Amino acid sequence: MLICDDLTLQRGSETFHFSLTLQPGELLVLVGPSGAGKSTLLDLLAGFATPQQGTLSWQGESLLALSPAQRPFTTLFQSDNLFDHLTVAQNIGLGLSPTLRLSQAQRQQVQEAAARMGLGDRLASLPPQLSGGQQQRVALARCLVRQRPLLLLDEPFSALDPALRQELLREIHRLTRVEGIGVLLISHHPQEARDVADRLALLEQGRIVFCGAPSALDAPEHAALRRYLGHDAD
Ligand SMILES: Nc1ncnc2c1ncn2[C@@H]1O[C@H](COP(=O)(O)OP(=O)(O)OP(=O)(O)O)[C@@H](O)[C@H]1O
Repeated sequence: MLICDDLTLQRGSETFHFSLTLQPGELLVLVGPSGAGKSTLLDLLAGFATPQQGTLSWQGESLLALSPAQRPFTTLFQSDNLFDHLTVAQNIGLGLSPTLRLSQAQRQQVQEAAARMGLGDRLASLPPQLSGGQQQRVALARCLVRQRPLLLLDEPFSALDPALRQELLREIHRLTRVEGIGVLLISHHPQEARDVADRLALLEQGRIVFCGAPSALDAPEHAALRRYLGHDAD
């Protein structure tokens, strides 16, 4: 299990305090108003920001002294995930080796990851020849070949249309169930994520102020959830 306990960061005049857990195979959706600290939380987990206090551990081992590359996460951002001049196979292969000198076994891994993402016949294509949804699938396939147990997704589907977002969300859900990958997904579309999420966490002003069943979105009683969803607006 991933355990983050009072991970604290002072950034400018703002202070962030985060506590959360994530189980292998669990899909936790993170929502909150712009500026609440969602990306900052991912930065702290992945090791791109250094906390002033608190603890962070995975399967009982502290992660705080580890570099981002040594941590059990793969991170996928909203856009700019692919190199347009490299083929799909090469873009996926970068997850295994930055020099793209791949062994036969690694080339096999690339093909398998592409096939799992429905890209088996697009290995020689360049990203600009693919749809936006297919491009994000390539980026996901690159995450898969890294074989890390935890996936951090910073709104990777927000530029896509709703039907494609749904399709990729279902894909992520399948990864948690079939591969046992723990996923932390930032979303600006909580209702869309509702059906696939195991838990929902709401951030407000640098803290997780609600964490519970996604069905809480249906008839929110928690004041912060009501604020976030605009239920108390005139
Ligand atoms: N590298 C940084 N240095 C200083 N302040 C930062 C840095 N990155 C983010 N911030 C500030 O931290 C706060 C939280 O930003 P963050 O990007 O984590 O929010 P967010 O919830 O992900 O927002 P959004 O939904 O708009 O992406 C903001 O006020 C932002 O200006």
